[in-house]
Amino acid sequence: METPLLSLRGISKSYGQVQANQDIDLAVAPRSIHAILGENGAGKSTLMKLIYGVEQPDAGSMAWNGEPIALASPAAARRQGIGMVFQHFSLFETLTVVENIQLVMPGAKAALAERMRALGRDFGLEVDPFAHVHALSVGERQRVEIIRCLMTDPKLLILDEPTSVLPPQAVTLLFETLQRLRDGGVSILLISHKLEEIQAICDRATILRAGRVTGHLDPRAHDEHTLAKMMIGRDIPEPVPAEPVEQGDKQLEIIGLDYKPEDPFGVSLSGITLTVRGGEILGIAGISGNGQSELTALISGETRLPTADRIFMMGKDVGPMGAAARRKLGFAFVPEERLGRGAVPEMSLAINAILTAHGRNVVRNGVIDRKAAEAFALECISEYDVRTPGPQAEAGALSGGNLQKFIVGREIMLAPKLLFVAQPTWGVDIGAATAIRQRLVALRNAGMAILVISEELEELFELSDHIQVLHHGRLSPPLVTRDTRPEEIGRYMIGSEAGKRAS
Ligand SMILES: Nc1ncnc2c1ncn2[C@@H]1O[C@H](COP(=O)(O)OP(=O)(O)OP(=O)(O)O)[C@@H](O)[C@H]1O
Repeated sequence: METPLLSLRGISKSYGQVQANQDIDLAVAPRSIHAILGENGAGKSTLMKLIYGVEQPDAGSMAWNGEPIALASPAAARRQGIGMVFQHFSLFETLTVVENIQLVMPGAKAALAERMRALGRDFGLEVDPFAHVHALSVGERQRVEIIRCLMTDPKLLILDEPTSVLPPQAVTLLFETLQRLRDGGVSILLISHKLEEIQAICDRATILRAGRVTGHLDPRAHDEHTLAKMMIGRDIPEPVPAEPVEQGDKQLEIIGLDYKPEDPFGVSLSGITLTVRGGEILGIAGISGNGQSELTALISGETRLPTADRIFMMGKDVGPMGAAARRKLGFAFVPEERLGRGAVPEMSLAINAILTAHGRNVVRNGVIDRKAAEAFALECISEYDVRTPGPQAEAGALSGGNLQKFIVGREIMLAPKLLFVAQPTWGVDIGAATAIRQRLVALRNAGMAILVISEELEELFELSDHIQVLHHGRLSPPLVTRDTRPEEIGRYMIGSEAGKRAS
C-alpha cells in the first residue's frame, strides 16, 4: 500500500472527565478526499485540532509521509504543509481581500493579487482581490479563506463543516474546487453531517462514535441509511406528519415594516409583511445576508422599532418593546449564534437555563433557586439527548451540536405561544436534527405558532406550512409548501421571480 500522507496511531485526548478521542488510528492517503463522520460530540473537531496543532494529544503518535512528527502549534502544522479552514471565518470586513491576505503573507499587493488570480483560475476560486470583504457573499468569503490556505502550498487541507454556511449553488462550486485540488495532489479532510455530499465527493470515510473509530470505509459503497446507522448506532427516526389543525390566533403579525439599519453594511428591509398563527409553521427561506439578521433582531426585540403599529405578538404592539417584555407575552427565541447570544460560554448549563427560563420558577423573589435551575437543566439534557457530564458543565465545553440541542430544548420547555427559531439544526447531526424537527411539528400540531428561518430548503419543506423568501430585504408572498416546488423558491432566492413580477 502507498505510504499515507498522514497517519495517526493510538491518538487519545481527554478534557477532564471527557474522553474526546480514544485510541484513534487514521490513515489519510495522498490525493484523497477523506470524510470524518460522527454524531455531535463524537470527537471530530477535537481530532482536527490535534492534527492542526491547536491541541496536543495525551497519547499516540503521528507520521507525515511515514516520518514521525509532533505538531506543537498551527504554525508548525502549516510549515509541514497542513492548512485548515475553520467554520467561522476570520477576515477583516473593512479591508480588501488582498489586504487580508497581506496580514498573513509577506509580499506586495500586486504580486499577491496576481498569485490569488492564478490560484483562482487553477482551482475555480474566482474572487476580486481588490473587493472589500464586507461586500462579498458567504461563498466568496469562504473562497478567500481557502485561497489564503492554498497560498502556503499545503499538502493536506482540513475543512470543518464547510458546506453548512453555503447556499446550494456555492456547494457545487466548492466541490468542483476540492476535486481539482485533489487531482492537483492535495489531500482533503472534510467534516460534514450531510451524507449525500460525502457520497458525492469523498473517496474514504472514517466514522467516529463517542471518541472512538467505529469504521473506515468507502462511502460510495454504502447507502445513506447504512452510513447513518453506523454514525448514530440506530435507524434515523421517521418525520412526524403535520396534522390538519384548526387555524389558531395570529400570534405574530408584521405589517408593512420598513427599516433602515444604523450599520452601514446592514441590509434595509422594505414592506415586510407576514403572519404566523397558532398551529402553523412559517418558514423563511433565503441566502444569508439578505436581511435575515436585521429581521431576526427586530422580531426578537434586540432592535426596537421607533414606530408603532408594525409588529404584533399575541395581539399586542411589540415593535417598541425590548426582548424581555416580548418574552413575558409568551415569546421564545433560538438565535443563530449559539455562543454569546444563545448561551454564555463561561457559565454552567444550569445558569444558562436561567437566562431565559426565569419565568419557570427557577427564580424566587429575585433569588436564583439553584436546585430548580439544575432540575430544569437536567430535564432539558435528558429530553433533548444533550451529551454532557451534567448541568454544571460549562456551555463552552459542549460540542457545537450538543449546545444547539440544549438551547432549542430550553426554549421549547418554556412552552411559549410563539417560538422563533433561527437555523434550528445548524451543525446538528442527522439523528438529532430529525428529533428537533419532530418536536417542532409536534408543537405545531399542539397549536403553537412557529417561525423558522433556515438556509436549508429541505428542512423548510419538511417543516413549514407556508414559505416566504427573503431577498434584498424584501419578502415574497407566502407560498403554500405542498403546492410549491423547490425550484420556485430557488428563483425567489436569487431574485428572478420578483423581477419577473415587477416587469
Ligand atoms: N475545551 C473543551 N473542554 C471540555 N470538553 C471539551 C472541550 N472541547 C471538546 N470537549 C468535549 O469533547 C467531546 C468531543 O467534542 P468535539 O467538539 O470534538 O465533537 P464533534 O464531533 O466535533 O461534535 P459536533 O458535531 O457537535 O461539532 C465533547 O463531549 C465535548 O463536550
